[in-house]
Amino acid sequence: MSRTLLRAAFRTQVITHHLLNSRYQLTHNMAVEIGKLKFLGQEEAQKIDEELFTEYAFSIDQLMELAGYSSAVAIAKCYPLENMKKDNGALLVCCGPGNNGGDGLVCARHLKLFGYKPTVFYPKVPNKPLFQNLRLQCERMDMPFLSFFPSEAHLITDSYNLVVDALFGFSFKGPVRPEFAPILETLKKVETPICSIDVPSGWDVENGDPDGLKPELLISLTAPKLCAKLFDGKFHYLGGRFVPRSLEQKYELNLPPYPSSDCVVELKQPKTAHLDNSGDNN
Ligand SMILES: NC(=O)C1=CN([C@@H]2O[C@H](COP(=O)(O)OP(=O)(O)OC[C@H]3O[C@@H](n4cnc5c(N)ncnc54)[C@H](O)[C@@H]3O)[C@@H](O)[C@H]2O)[C@H](O)CC1
Ligand SMILES: [K+]
Repeated sequence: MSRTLLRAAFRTQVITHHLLNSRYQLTHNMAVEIGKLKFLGQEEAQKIDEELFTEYAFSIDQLMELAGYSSAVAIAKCYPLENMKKDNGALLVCCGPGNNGGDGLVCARHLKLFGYKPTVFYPKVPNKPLFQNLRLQCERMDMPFLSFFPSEAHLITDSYNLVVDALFGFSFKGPVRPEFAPILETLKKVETPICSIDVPSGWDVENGDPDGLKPELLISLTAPKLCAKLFDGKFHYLGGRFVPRSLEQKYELNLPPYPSSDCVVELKQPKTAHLDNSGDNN
């Protein structure tokens, strides 16, 4: 092919690519009302998760890193280190046996890098390199691990400024099994604020739990789950800014725009909560 033809072909490609990208940005930057945000049922959340791995070729490590990082950033925004009175930023990060627990370990690592002092409780480590490595990374960063969970809630209240709840996420199916039941029972009595990653642990993913944990901060990942309509804590953030536009459109997620390059966005919820998922929150 002649030089002139090659040049023309290249320019045509560049123009097409610019068009593609700018169309993406235009739609992505349009303000979306929080009221239109989709709240996901359990199956739908799992389907989207699966599609991210199969159709969009993400690895679990990638998404977990972004999920855990977003959680740490939201925590730092809501609970600045300089306002923490107990032991210069002592936190307790409780990690469960699934990917929600993995998000917790990543979150703990980033919180440590931000200057907080996280202690990890990780009672059931899956026998998979991903989780073993995440645990090792925390250990190598001199993070202490609790060897048992106290049944007296005041021991936790007295020692930590915040508890990060990364026990169960969107795959939880109640009732909670006996090995984790006492942990959740104690957490319910703790007076330190609780921050739940993706789903308040022990809540039914769709119907919540009126007698369950009452987190002050909820960080929904990808999109809020149906139970988040019943969340009435202080702060609700959306994180996990990794959803490709076509996937967002397919599931009509109506995600709000994230500010500039931020990895989290605060969601302001209407006060009245209903459990229908028509996309209308009123
Ligand atoms: N796409 C995303 O948004 C991403 C979210 N991530 C996080 O992953 C969790 C979902 O992870 P998954 O491994 O599917 O499940 P869970 O962590 O919720 O829990 C599974 C774990 O819990 C056990 N379990 C289930 N029910 C009970 C019960 N009643 N009692 C005791 N134990 C129970 C089950 O056996 C498993 O061991 C999502 O919420 C996000 O936090 C990804 O990190 C990135 C992509
Ligand atoms: K959780």
